[in-house]
Amino acid sequence: MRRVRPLLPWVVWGIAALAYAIAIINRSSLSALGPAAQEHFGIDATTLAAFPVIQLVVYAGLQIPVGMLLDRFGATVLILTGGVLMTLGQVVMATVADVRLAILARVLVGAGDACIFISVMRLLPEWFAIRQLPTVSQLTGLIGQAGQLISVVPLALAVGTFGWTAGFNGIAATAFFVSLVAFFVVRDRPGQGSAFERLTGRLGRLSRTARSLATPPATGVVTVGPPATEMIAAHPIEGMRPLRFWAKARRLLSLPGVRLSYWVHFTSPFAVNVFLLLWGMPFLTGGVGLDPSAARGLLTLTVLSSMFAGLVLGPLSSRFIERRVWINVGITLAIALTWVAIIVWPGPPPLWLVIVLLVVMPLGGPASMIAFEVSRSHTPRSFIGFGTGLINTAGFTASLLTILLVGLVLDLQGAGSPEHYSLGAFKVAFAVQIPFWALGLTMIFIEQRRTRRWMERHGRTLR
Ligand SMILES: N[C@@H](Cc1c[nH]cn1)C(=O)NCC(=O)O
Repeated sequence: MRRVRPLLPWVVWGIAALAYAIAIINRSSLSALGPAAQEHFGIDATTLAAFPVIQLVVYAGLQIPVGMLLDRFGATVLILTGGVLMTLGQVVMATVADVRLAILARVLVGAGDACIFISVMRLLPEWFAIRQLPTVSQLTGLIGQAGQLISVVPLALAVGTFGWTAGFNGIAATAFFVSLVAFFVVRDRPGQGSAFERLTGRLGRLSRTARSLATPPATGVVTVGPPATEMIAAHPIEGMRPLRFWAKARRLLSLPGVRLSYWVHFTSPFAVNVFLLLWGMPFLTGGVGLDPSAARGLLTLTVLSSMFAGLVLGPLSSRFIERRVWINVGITLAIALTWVAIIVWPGPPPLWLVIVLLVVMPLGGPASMIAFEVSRSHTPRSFIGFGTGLINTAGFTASLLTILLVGLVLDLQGAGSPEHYSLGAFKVAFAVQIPFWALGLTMIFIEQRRTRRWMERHGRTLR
């Protein structure tokens, strides 16, 4: 039984969540600095748009490899690796004048960012009881969103006041500092030392006494089916060869619950990602006709709405565990319907409808965290890094494809640059989201039924 010792799990989680907030600051550090970046590197809008796309490709492409490394080396090592890569990336960003090196900098930032979120998610089940996980996961997302807020206004102000080099070196220094704290504080699981303790070979008293917090001892991993109720504690068994990539992927994807979580993550977050990563500002200014400062102010709404939803959705999905997928589906439908209303509205949408969009659309971020809850209920523990990485690629693949398709459809209409933007062209372009929702929702319905049947067959229930 777990002995109550509340502080250490929260301290470990707090620093890990802070590292995630730093990752989000790094990820979105160019979002409010588009014009400054164009001026600094002397680039056009197309080259500027390549920055978030390349970063997202690197991020999404590394999710599964990072997940595999996570299962092998543990969350602490990956969080530190991510911190170092982002620090390097931002130092390069701060100091180079050549746009090709700046793109390399974004690759480093994307790679570092890719290491953080799934590592933080991997720590949670080691440190918290199952019933706490939905809430702590949502709190993690919420802290990440705070990072988004910082990258919008304070970072733009810092770069405006102190200049490009000092601003980006400042982000690098923050990432480095948080990584340094993580080096001393973050531990993969109760009873294991921090990276510092493991390097020096001396396990401190705090780490030793935290052993009592650990979950029950490991059982067979690779050969047992996944639990529906809680994860199998499964540190690799001596002498057992770990499964290779395809074997792991096949094993995981043969489980309907894992496929269900993939589609849950695919369907809910892409609309808000597309909006915040690239097309939101152009749509609000070049399409709806708002002035840039009003548009920036309205964009802040998205972050606040997402943070609020994070607070509510954790307890809700933990209380209604059997209905958590339907909570996600309800939110996705609300997002899709709001977008359809904007698209079919004759002429410019009224401000209230734009505000509804900016409040409803970000709910997709916290709603997508439900995918990780579903995945945790169905993934054997020794695969959990791989599984989390796989699930996390879903929403980001959908986001990336939609970002590219919106740009393509704008181009096809001859409305691909700010001087040619028009509301009509944006409405057609944003309609590319509809097939993504249709595909995702259909697959959720299919896999939800398969998962229910699978659980009945195996006599499993959700707890
Ligand atoms: N859906 C997001 C997380 C989120 C939580 N609240 C708002 N957004 C997600 O999957 N994040 C992965 C990442 O790396 O940020």
